[in-house]
Amino acid sequence: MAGPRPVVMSGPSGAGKSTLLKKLLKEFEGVFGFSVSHTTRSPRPGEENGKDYHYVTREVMKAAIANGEFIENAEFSGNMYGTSKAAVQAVQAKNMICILDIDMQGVKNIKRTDLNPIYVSIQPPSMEILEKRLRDRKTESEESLQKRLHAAKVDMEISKEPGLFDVVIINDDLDVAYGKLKDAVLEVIFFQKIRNVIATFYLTIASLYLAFLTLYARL
Ligand SMILES: Nc1nc2c(ncn2[C@@H]2O[C@H](COP(=O)(O)OP(=O)(O)O)[C@@H](O)[C@H]2O)c(=O)[nH]1
Ligand SMILES: Nc1ncnc2c1ncn2[C@@H]1O[C@H](COP(=O)(O)OP(=O)(O)O)[C@@H](O)[C@H]1O
Repeated sequence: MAGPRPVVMSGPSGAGKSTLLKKLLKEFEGVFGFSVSHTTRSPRPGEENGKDYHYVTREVMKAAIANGEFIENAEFSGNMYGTSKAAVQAVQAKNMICILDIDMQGVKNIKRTDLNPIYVSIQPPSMEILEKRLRDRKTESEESLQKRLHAAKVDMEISKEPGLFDVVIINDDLDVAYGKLKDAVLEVIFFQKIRNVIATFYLTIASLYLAFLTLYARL
């Protein structure tokens, strides 16, 4: 796929993916753009339709998947989640680096596409800390929390698979983890800046050439 390499962030629910990627989107406004997924789960207080997720019914999501509108989709903790082609294209059309926040099934499915992202795994320091963070976040019912903890155990095991992720970050101290995330995506930022400089250079040359032609035609 053309354009800068996207960044895939994955890891157990509660590991800190949203917290870290929001920091990145804020510090590098205009450089990174978030791929807004579709989900059948209900919005949490403070979440916005079209910004955090596109909140849809199972019927709508299934129809869109059948229509070939999704790059990948998965069932997580009793809900459907998926990345639409339009979500990624919307970011890439703005010449921004696309960031995807997806689960392990999503990672495995994206690996079968031509998206070619950098794969970053965000992991909690321990299951105990993960559980505490999820409880303190106060977004889950006991049932949903248990499902997430179960999925987390599986995720933490699979993440050890060599070569699955380019970088694995243990999110213990937030600032340290954020520093590591920035290091991981630095290469993409660097090439994005070079691309922009080249694009500006060619645009300037083209404008000068047009101006010259207009002037020449008048003489
Ligand atoms: N495969 C896939 N997973 C997604 C997508 N969007 C979100 N997820 C994952 O779904 C899981 C649950 O997300 P969410 O309900 O927002 O809970 P949270 O991660 O605990 O904040 C997380 O692991 C997300 O990374 C998507 O488009 N595709
Ligand atoms: N390094 C950290 N130390 C302490 N709390 C954290 C840290 N990173 C994230 N949190 C908190 O843990 C909870 C889960 O983080 P969140 O970003 O929602 O995880 P995810 O998006 O992976 O589900 C949130 O309440 C967040 O404020």
